[in-house]
Amino acid sequence: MTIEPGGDDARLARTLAHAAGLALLEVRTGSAEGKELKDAGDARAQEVLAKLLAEYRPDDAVLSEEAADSAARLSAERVWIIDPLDGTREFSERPRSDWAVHVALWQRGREYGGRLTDGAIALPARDITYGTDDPPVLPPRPDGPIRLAVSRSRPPAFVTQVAEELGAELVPMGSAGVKCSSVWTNEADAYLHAGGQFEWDSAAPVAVAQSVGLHTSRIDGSPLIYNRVSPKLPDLLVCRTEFAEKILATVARHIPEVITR
Ligand SMILES: Nc1ncnc2c1ncn2[C@@H]1O[C@H](COP(=O)(O)O)[C@@H](OP(=O)(O)O)[C@H]1O
Ligand SMILES: [Mg+2]
Repeated sequence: MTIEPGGDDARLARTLAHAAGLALLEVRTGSAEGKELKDAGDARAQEVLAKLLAEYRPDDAVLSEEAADSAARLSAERVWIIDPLDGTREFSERPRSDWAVHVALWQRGREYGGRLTDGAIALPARDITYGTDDPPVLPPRPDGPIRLAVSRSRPPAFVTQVAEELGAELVPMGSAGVKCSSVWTNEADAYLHAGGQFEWDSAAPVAVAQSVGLHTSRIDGSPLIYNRVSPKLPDLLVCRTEFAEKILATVARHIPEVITR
């Protein structure tokens, strides 16, 4: 692996996500099962990402699902927001492939205004990495009802109702990164989630989705804001732009039931 120390952040995000993904595939070839396998995956991917970030971006802050949070990120100019293993449950259920590595960069500066600027999602079991360095191209969708990607293990209760009102089909799968990518791979038109999540679950998927030109927002239509004091970011909508208004209007009728800030 070659990384240019001063090189492009988007390319670095891709390289890091890919490297952690290879380490996770190796962990998965072992004999561990269940919780032991989940823990081994979380720890190994965190180790790989932390080491590479310390080596290539030593001055940057990091917010990771698998490391203690530090107040330093709140005044930092640059914060890497990482989920070393998203879809941990699916990772432990061989041979499922709906799990991912998320690497995103948030930048404060006047130029950026505090937003995600770069990101990559590795889907190691599918041998593919999506990144803002080479944004995926959104293909035309097939005719038919709206397809809503939702959590396979924790689908928000209101989503069934929303799907019914939209005449939509539910497409359950693991991992926020995999669900976002299902929009540009044309397996779904939207990813809708509520009821709990953290910044690391959605940062890299949202960065890549934005580079594709997709709609990204909270479910009340407000912007997704990262590097806040609390890393909780409990809901989101990522979708083809043509469906945003319709989905948001339908979801709005259910917001009092589901919103958690
Ligand atoms: N209600 C909830 N509260 C907290 N986190 C949630 C959640 N629903 C989903 N998530 C997190 O969002 C990610 C994608 O979930 P899902 O696969 O169910 O869609 C998972 O991350 P991890 O696998 O990194 O823990 C999961 O833990
Ligand atoms: Mg996650």
